[in-house]
Amino acid sequence: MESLHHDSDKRALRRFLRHQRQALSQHEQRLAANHLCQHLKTLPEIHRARRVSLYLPINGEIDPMPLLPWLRKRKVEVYLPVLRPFSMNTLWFVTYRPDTPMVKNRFGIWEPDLRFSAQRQNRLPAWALDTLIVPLVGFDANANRMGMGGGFYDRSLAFMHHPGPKPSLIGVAHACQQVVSLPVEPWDVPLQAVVSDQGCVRR
Ligand SMILES: Nc1nc2c(c(=O)[nH]1)N(C=O)[C@@H](CNc1ccc(C(=O)N[C@@H](CCC(=O)O)C(=O)O)cc1)CN2
Ligand SMILES: Nc1ncnc2c1ncn2[C@@H]1O[C@H](COP(=O)(O)OP(=O)(O)OP(=O)(O)O)[C@@H](O)[C@H]1O
Repeated sequence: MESLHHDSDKRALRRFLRHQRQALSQHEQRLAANHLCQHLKTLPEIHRARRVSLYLPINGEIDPMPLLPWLRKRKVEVYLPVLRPFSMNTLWFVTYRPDTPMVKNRFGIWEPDLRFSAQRQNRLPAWALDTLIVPLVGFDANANRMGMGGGFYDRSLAFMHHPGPKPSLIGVAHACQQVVSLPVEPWDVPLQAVVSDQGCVRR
C-alpha cells in the first residue's frame, strides 16, 4: 500500500482494519491472545517493569489479559487506562486488582469506577509507569501506529516529546492489522515495538 496522506484514507483504513480483527472467530481470538502473551513475556521491557498498563479489549482487539496471572506472580502492579474526567480526552492509569470496582465507560469499555479512580493512591500518570501496553488498530514494519482515532494515547503521552522520565511503549495488535506503511503525524508518539500473535517488530 502507498503511504496515506488524507484523513479520509486514514478513516477508511481504520474501518477496514477494525473489520479485519472483528472477523476473527472466538477460537482465533483465544489463540492469538495466547501467542501474543508468549511473545510479550520474552521482552526486556516487560521483564524489568514493576508497573505495567494493560487494557480490556473491545471490538476484536487482541486480548493482553492472559498476561495478568504471570504479572501478578511477579508482583508487578497492573494498571488500566481510564478516561480522565473534566479533561480533554486524556487518560489516567488506575490500579487493577481483583477487587477494583468496574463500570462501563461511554465507549462500552470496562474501567475502574470514578470513586475508585478519584483516590490518588489508586492511580498514576503515564510517565510514572514502566511499560504501557498500547492497543492498536494498525501498525507497520517500522512500529508506526494507528489507534482508535480519539488521540487519547497521543495526548496522554505528549510528555514523551520532552525531557524527563519515559516509560517503554509496546503496541499490540493482531498480525492481520499490519500494513505496508502508515503516515506519521507530528503528534504521534513512537513505540519501541509492536507485538502481535506472530512476533515482534521494532522501530
Ligand atoms: N480497549 C481499549 N481501551 C481503551 C482504548 C482502546 O483503544 N482500547 N483507548 C484508546 O484510545 C481509550 C479509549 N478510546 C477510544 C476511542 C474511540 C473509541 C470508539 O469506539 N470510537 C467510535 C466512536 C464512538 C463515539 O464517538 O461514541 C468509533 O471510532 O466508531 C473507543 C475508545 C482508553 N481505553
Ligand atoms: N498531543 C496532542 N494534543 C492535542 N491533540 C492531539 C494530540 N495528539 C493527538 N491529538 C489529536 O487527536 C486526534 C486523533 O489523532 P490520531 O488520528 O493520530 O489518533 P490515533 O492514531 O488513533 O491515536 P490514539 O490511539 O491516541 O487515539 C487528532 O485530530 C489530533 O489532532
